[in-house]
Amino acid sequence: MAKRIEVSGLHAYYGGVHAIEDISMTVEPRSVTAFIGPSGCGKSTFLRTLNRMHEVIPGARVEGKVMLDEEDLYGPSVDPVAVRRTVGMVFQRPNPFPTMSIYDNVAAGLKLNGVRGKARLDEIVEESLQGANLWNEVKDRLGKPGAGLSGGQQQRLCIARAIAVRPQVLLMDEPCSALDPISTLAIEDLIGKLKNQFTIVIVTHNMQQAARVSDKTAFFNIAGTGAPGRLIEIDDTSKIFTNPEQKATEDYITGRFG
Ligand SMILES: Nc1ncnc2c1ncn2[C@@H]1O[C@H](COP(=O)(O)OP(=O)(O)OP(=O)(O)O)[C@@H](O)[C@H]1O
Repeated sequence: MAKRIEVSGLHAYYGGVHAIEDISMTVEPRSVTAFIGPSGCGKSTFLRTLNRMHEVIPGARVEGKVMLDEEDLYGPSVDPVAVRRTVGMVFQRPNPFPTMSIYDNVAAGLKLNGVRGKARLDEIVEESLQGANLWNEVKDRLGKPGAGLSGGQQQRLCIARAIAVRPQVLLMDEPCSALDPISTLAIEDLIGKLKNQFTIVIVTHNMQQAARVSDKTAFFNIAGTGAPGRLIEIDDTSKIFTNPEQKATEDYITGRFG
């Protein structure tokens, strides 16, 4: 079940460094939202506040509110580990568990969540690998190490691992930046398919990619070195790329800076 994300007045800090300032936005369920903006404007930091991974860094903290439908992710009784199960994440570099087989990479999270029984595990592993468009390529070598796959296959394995535990939101931090163009297209196709089930947020430096895969685009910027990143505007992707409200957005997407 995809959920709506509603962020209000969000600030994030690394110790004394104010990394992002006063961000508010809504991300609709079953849609893809792309975060774009120059390096250091806080896209990844903001992404990590959406599943409580920011605070894993010593000294890092968050102010403000993130609602997932009715649930306040920073509420006092909320378990951050449970949040990370509900809000899955795929990273820039494919990071399958290196010593585990393809099968176990996908099954590991399920086992942790208490899913038992070989038949049930087999079923979800197949379903997740199908969902990640990887099944046909690996079905005859499920017992082989995940690390033996190509980069693009490894990234799809990581997506299969993320969707196996049935998250409601999928966060992707530059998921294609380490991949060749063919693997990139495979992941982009997959994102188009996954959005029927999940709420997806993707950080990307590739503006064509944002234009290809997302329904909404959010542009972030910084006023200068050391200043916190801010959300400049979020709108329909077609509008951001043809007729943005803010001059800074236009300058960025037309390549005048960044
Ligand atoms: N672990 C950290 N400790 C201290 N400061 C950090 C840490 N990670 C990021 N920052 C700072 O927070 C700010 C935002 O960084 P962040 O990585 O979120 O930006 P970004 O827009 O994702 O950049 P990029 O596009 O280069 O990945 C930067 O000034 C960065 O130096």
